[in-house]
Amino acid sequence: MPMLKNPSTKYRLFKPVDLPNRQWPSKTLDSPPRWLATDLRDGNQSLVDPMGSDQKWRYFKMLVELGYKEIEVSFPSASETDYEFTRRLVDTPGVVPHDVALQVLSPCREDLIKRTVESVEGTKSAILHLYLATSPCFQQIVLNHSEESSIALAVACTKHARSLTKDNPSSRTHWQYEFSPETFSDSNLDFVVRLCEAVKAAWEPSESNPIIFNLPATVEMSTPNVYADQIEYFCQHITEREKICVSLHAHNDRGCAVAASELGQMAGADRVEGTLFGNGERTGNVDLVTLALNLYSQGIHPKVDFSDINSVIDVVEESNNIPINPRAPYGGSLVQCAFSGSHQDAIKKGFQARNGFKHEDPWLIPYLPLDPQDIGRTYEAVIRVNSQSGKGGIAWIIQRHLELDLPRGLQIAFSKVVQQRADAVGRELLAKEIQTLFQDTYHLKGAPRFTLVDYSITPDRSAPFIPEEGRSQNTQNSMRRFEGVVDWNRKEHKITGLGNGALSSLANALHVLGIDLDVANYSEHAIGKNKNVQAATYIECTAAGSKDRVWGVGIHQDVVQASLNALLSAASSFMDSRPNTPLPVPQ
Ligand SMILES: CC(=O)SCCNC(=O)CCNC(=O)[C@H](O)C(C)(C)COP(=O)(O)OP(=O)(O)OC[C@H]1O[C@@H](n2cnc3c(N)ncnc32)[C@H](O)[C@@H]1OP(=O)(O)O
Ligand SMILES: CC(C)C(=O)C(=O)O
Ligand SMILES: [Mg+2]
Repeated sequence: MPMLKNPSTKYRLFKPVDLPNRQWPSKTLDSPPRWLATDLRDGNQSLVDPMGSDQKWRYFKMLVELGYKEIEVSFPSASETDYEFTRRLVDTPGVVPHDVALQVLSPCREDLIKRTVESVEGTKSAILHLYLATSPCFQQIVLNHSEESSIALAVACTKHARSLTKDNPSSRTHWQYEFSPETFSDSNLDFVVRLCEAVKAAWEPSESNPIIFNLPATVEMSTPNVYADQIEYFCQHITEREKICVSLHAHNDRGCAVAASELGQMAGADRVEGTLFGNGERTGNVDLVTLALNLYSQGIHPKVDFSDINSVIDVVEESNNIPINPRAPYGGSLVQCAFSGSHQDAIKKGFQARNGFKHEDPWLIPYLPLDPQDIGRTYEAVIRVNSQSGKGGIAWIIQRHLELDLPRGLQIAFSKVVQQRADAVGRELLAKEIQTLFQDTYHLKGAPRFTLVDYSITPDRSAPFIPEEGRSQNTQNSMRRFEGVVDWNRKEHKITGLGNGALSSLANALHVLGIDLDVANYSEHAIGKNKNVQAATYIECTAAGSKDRVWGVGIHQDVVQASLNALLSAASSFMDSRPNTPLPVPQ
């Protein structure tokens, strides 16, 4: 067995921020941020096979439909594909809505900034985005920069960008400027503030057109509270805060990008950059779907629309060629579905308690923080059955698919049947299989079963009437005579019996076939509506002289025949339990 090595010399503990009077822990999120979708840039740059122009085109249109107003569409100096795609967006009339800004990214290199500006010139509204790493690690190892040379480069590139954009009299575009001190989360905060002050002075933002300072956790370095401290520190120390939009850009190296982005907003950020389902370098960018639906499920409209999440998933999976994890928050295929018995029981009770509620009534369903219908999913797959499931979940499936509201005792009895089958096959049982199992077990469709071919029930005043306990007496106080023909295994049997009601007269008639059942439990309800209404009847019987109990289910338009069918279903189950007993021939 390999031993995990002692990490204490190789890795360092992240130094917390000295912010004794931090305010963010007592803040709450009550409105959505400005969103920036960077799927087509940060997401795209991390793919094995980056998207082609047509894939990007489709993705862009989807982002627009979802409601994103700021979309980072490319890294135009990276490739012809990115440059041409950006020009295609700009040059195709009507594809970029008037309220959508195209964002493009460039490093602090004058030649690349020029090409980046050219790629997007002419669009109505653009955000030019430059980045330069500010952490000691990057300055020393990657860029060979000092703090002062970094500031000088950032300022020079900002001035160059300005001359090509907002100071360019021939430009037809409304320009915004975004600057990212890349590796912010690992940088000296006072240095970042100093550098951003210099960039701000070079750009000269206004309140109506603020500069965007995007403060990335390029690599997630610490617990999310530390990132929030870093953001609050920046917001406190940068001057002219009203001319600044503070933006977050969290990567997910420690798996906390969502938390970091939420705490970062509490700490004062106005804007969040991320990708759908968190695609991006290494473990990805922050997941915009989760952030949006976290707000939505707290009653705050995120101003982006995931009401048809499955279509979004289709496009994202096809474009990225990476499947969405089945456990991904909200979007994963398994996240609105319960397999285990106690979860299913609670969800079923939750839906029962919600009966009669309107769609917009307060949502209170155990284990489901979001109504699946709000993201375009149905309730059908909320409960799925395998060997971990219980009676509640199974009853839910029967109720939803066959409209049968099983009494508790039948739920228990049938769940044992399902359990045995699930154990035997060693996998999930599909809803269709459970329906078929139910119909077979209670003889609703398949043979062998008793079938009522013909019958009549008539009063028989010649016999003494014995009222049954707990049953209403019929008005004439007379016994009932059942005369009929039942079919078993394609053989017809004429039978006759007496009882004080339809059921007991049939039960009595069955004695002649060696079937001696007493009705121990009876319940019924209507299924369907108006002319198509049917009666569903459930009967639990005890077999004379034994502890065996059998259940029967009968469905018919006629309520009496439904109950007779239920008794014959129970009789069929009784025969199943004695497979080698031939029926006696009635005299
Ligand atoms: C955290 C992020 O996501 S940042 C965005 C990252 N995205 C991308 O890199 C995707 C697109 N990139 C590319 O196509 C290419 O890397 C290009 C076009 C930008 C540059 O390509 P090349 O000229 O071949 O350079 P290469 O990629 O090898 O190396 C980067 C160079 O830029 C420098 N550099 C890195 N970041 C920056 C920056 N923000 N500003 C200025 N220079 C930078 C590096 O120090 C290195 O310089 P060196 O060659 O003097 O050592
Ligand atoms: C370019 C910057 C914003 C980036 O993607 C990062 O730092 O992760
Ligand atoms: Mg990034």
